[in-house]
Amino acid sequence: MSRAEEPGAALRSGTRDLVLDGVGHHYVTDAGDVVHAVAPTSLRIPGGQFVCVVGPSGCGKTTLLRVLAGFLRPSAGTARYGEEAITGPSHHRGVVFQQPSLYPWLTVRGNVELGPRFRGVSRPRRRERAEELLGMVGLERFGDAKPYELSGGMQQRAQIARVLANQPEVVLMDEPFGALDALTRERLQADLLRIQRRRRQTVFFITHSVEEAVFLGDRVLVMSPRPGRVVLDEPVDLASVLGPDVGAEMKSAPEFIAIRDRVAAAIELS
Ligand SMILES: Nc1ncnc2c1ncn2[C@@H]1O[C@H](COP(=O)(O)OP(=O)(O)OP(=O)(O)O)[C@@H](O)[C@H]1O
Repeated sequence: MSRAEEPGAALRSGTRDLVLDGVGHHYVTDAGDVVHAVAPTSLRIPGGQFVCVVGPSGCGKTTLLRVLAGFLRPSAGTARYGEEAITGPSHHRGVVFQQPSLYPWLTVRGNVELGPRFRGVSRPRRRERAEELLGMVGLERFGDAKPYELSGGMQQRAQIARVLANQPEVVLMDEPFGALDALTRERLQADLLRIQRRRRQTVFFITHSVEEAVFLGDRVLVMSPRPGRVVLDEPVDLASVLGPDVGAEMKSAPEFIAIRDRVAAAIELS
């Protein structure tokens, strides 16, 4: 039995820490200019933690995400997943982009099944997993639809299901809800929290919304303008204050507002 087919594998969580050890990066443009994107940064993200990253446009958030994904070798320092140096992409680390990247010629179910299919997961097993995930993101009735038949929010849900079908231990999300209307965004935030609480993946989530960061994160990192460095590392433990089942109503709690204002002030001052 392959690892992907172990019983209970669907509930496997992010157990290893993500580590940045002095990671910095500069780009060299086609014109030969050097752009210092990220100042040397050291950070440890414990397995299972939901970390949100906010900061001004161009401060290097996506650069850090690309390093963690293994898409980009940093010009300084090392990134590790547990003891393993990150030197390239891995199915342990799934990436969700702002714009859904679905194959238009496949059905929604076909898109969700694709990763497991390439990794040799048996047809019944991958079908079962796809159905479970489509149910989890509220698309159980749309498995046979083509991506273009779905709304933007539904496509983003399908993308999340497609990434989760690979059972990543880490999910790297680059403004995944940035292009969605407010209502859809709130629904997807709630969906994502529910899924992450169940599966306990490690999540690295970039957003421009301070409110979204404080709502979703166990921890919020604020980055300074370029070259980006972490200027605030704010723990968020509202569940212990407001109760584990608190939903969107937490956004009007004084404890939530206090953290939100602290994060917003750090962005202003940075
Ligand atoms: N391939 C590249 N070549 C040159 N410069 C780049 C390249 N990619 C990014 N940059 C520059 O590096 C800096 C950091 O970019 P990055 O995309 O990491 O920022 P960001 O914080 O994610 O921005 P945003 O919030 O606007 O998405 C920016 O000034 C950007 O212009």
